[in-house]
Amino acid sequence: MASQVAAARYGKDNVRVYKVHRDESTGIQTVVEMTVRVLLEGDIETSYTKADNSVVVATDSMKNTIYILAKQVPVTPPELFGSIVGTHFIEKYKHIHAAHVDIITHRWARLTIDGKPHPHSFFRDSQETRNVQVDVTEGVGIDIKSSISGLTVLKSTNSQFWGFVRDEYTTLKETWDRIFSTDVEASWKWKRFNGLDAVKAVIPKFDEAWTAARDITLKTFAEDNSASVQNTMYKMADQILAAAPLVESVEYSLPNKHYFEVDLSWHKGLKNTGKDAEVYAPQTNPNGLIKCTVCRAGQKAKL
Ligand SMILES: O=c1[nH]c(=O)c2[nH]c(=O)[nH]c2[nH]1
Repeated sequence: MASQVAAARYGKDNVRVYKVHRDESTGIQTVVEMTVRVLLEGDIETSYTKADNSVVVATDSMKNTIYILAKQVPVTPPELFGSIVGTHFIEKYKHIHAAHVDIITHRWARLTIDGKPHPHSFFRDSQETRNVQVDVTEGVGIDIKSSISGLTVLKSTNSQFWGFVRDEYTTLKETWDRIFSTDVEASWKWKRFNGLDAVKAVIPKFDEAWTAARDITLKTFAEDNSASVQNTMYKMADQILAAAPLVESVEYSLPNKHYFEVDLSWHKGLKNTGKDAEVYAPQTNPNGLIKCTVCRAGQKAKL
C-alpha cells in the first residue's frame, strides 16, 4: 500500500430531536428542539482500508442512541447532553477513543395569549440558535465550545469608521455616523473538563454563560459608540471573559452588512446623503467579515 489513513471520523449528522417536558401539577409543558451531529474516532482504519465492518458502529445505531439518551437524561443544558452522549460512546465501545458531538438548539419561545404565558404553545421568534461543540477524548477529557449563532442586529446611528489606511486603493469616505448591522456569531471555549462528573459539577454555569454572553453582546452593541466592528467586538469578548471565569477564550465572527447611501440629487435636487440620508440600499454582498479570538491577558488561546 502506498497510502494510509491519516485521519478519519464518521457518524450521523442532522439528527432532529424534539423533547417535551410535561409538568403534571401545573399543566405547563416545555419543549426543546435540536439538531445533533455525532462523529466518532478510534481504531476504525481497517473499515476504510480492508472493508472490515467489524469495527463499525452503524451510524443508524448512533441515531438510535441519541433518541434513547434523550429519553433517559436531561437534554438541557446542551453542554451537559453533549457530554453525556459523547461519554457514552467512548465508554460503550473499547475501540472508540473520541466522540465529537455538535448540537444546534432552535428557538421555541412561549406564546403570550391575552397577556398570559400559554402552557403549551410556542413560536419561532428568531432564527438565532444556541450551539455546542463537545469533544470527548479518552484519557484527555471534555472540551466544550458554546455559541450563539444567527442573532441579527442593527443600529441606525452611533457607529463610526474613520482614520483607516488611505492610499491609491481607497475610495471609502470616513464616516462619523453610519448604520451597523451584523449576524452575531459568538462562541466561548470552556477550560477543559476532566470528565462527565466535572461537567455535572457546574451545570448552572452553562445557562449563566449563555445569558451573560447574549446580554453583553446586545447591551454593548446598543450602547457602544462604535469606532469599528473590531473595537466593539473586542469590548464584548472582554466582558464575557470577566463574567465567566470557567471560560478561557471568546471568539466573535461578525459580517459587516453594509447599507449604502443612495444619491438622489439627480431627481429635482432631492437631498439624501450625509446628514440628509434617510433612504439607504441594504447590500447583500460583498460584506466585511471581522473575526477575533480573545483570551485572558498573559495566556495564549488554545485555538
Ligand atoms: O468596522 C469596520 N471595520 C473595517 O475593517 C472596515 N473596512 C471597511 O471598508 N469598513 C469597515 N468597518
